[in-house]
Amino acid sequence: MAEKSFKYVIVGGGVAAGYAAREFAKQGVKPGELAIISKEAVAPYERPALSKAYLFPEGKLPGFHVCVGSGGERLLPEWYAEKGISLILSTEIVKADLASKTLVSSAGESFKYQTLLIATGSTVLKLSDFGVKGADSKNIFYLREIDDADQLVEALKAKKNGKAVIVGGGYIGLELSAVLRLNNIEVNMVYPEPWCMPRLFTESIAAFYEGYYKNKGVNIIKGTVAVGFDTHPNGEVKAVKLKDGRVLEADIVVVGVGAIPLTSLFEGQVETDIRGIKTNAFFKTSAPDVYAVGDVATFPMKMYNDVRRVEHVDHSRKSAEQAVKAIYANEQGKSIDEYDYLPYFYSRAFDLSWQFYGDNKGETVLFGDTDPNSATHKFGQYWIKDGKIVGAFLESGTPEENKALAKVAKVQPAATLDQLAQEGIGFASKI
Ligand SMILES: NC(=O)c1ccc[n+]([C@@H]2O[C@H](COP(=O)([O-])OP(=O)(O)OC[C@H]3O[C@@H](n4cnc5c(N)ncnc54)[C@H](O)[C@@H]3O)[C@@H](O)[C@H]2O)c1
Repeated sequence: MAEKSFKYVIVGGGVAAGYAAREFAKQGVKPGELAIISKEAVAPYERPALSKAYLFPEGKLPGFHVCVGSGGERLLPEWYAEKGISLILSTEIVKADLASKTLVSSAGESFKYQTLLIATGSTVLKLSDFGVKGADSKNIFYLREIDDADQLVEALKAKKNGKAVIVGGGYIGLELSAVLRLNNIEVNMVYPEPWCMPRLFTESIAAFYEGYYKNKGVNIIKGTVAVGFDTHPNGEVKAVKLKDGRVLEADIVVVGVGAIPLTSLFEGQVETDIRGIKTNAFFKTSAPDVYAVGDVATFPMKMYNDVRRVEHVDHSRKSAEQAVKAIYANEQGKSIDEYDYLPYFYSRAFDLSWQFYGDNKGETVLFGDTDPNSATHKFGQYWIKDGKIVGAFLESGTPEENKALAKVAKVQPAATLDQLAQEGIGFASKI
């Protein structure tokens, strides 16, 4: 089969690929030089909406476009065509040979590159990965790609006023429980930990969200896991069996039990670290002319003198931009600043919205109103290490307060509570 050759190839077609393409265009990529190879059938798009406003069959998300960017700068397929960037869609790369700089697709096509950007992202963990049998029934949903969201929307239309079991208490669990509840679905949410989102929330923060969700009619079942299913004769799940013996009726099951980075194509060919592809502060891997960004990349977190891997859209965008800048700087014999990333995570559910900057390590100081029954729902938390604030969380912040939050968590130099009070940074005074 014919071989295609490009100066630059991005493998993977998620958010990182889209923002990398945008940066390539800014740096002056010439027509014909760049290709994105993606197994998805559509151009890179913003995933965050998929677990939120996209999931209303009545169309509560007017103006959603399958693209990255927004407003005047939408990277729709015609944008790639105008720039002469090849979007090679519905194409799965099944073999990568970094020594000969060749990628091979499942259809046997070969792609040669001079410089490769790995943006393969993550894939969801399935209940079958935990040894649960029958976890591939057609009314069990996972959410990663737009096709998954479309299937869930169809199920919401078909199972109006039905019952759902949400398995998992992380991002997907919390966002999907809210969306399904707002779709008038009866929701049971099940997770093994003593409180939700334990990788970020402290028990106090989680207590607010659990109380709030309960008030909205979400039934939370903690400390247990799904171990099996009862099914209808047509193979659809009718109930979820829990380890503690309970059986929960379900028309829809949504599973959000984590994700794993897609690194296997490159196994043995690049150095790895904490389950990702090891990169430096410019997202360069150990292989010649190969960069890796987004969920798959581990990178030195200068701020914390540590190595991290981050599964969040903000880092996908920023790491992609950094890598492309580094590729051009390298070609031009120039240097650029090291990646100096302040972790940023956010989520929205019901009429709540939180933001978090920094690191959730150290002593905690909670402020504001954490009573889920009160009218304000405005509270926050600092994480303090060696007397300095290293992490800052805020629920229901105004745009100005959210901006101040980033400033609080910037640890070089980190602020102390006294300094914040002196600078008059709003919510510090509420402690
Ligand atoms: N707002 C956001 O940033 C956002 C929104 C949606 C998805 N995402 C990303 O999507 C990916 C997947 O999200 P996720 O929610 O699946 O992962 P997650 O890591 O946020 O949460 C996984 C959760 O799975 C649960 N779990 C683990 N084993 C289980 C088991 N055997 N049975 C039941 N529950 C179990 C736990 O409650 C755990 O908290 C992540 O990378 C996440 O960062 C991010």
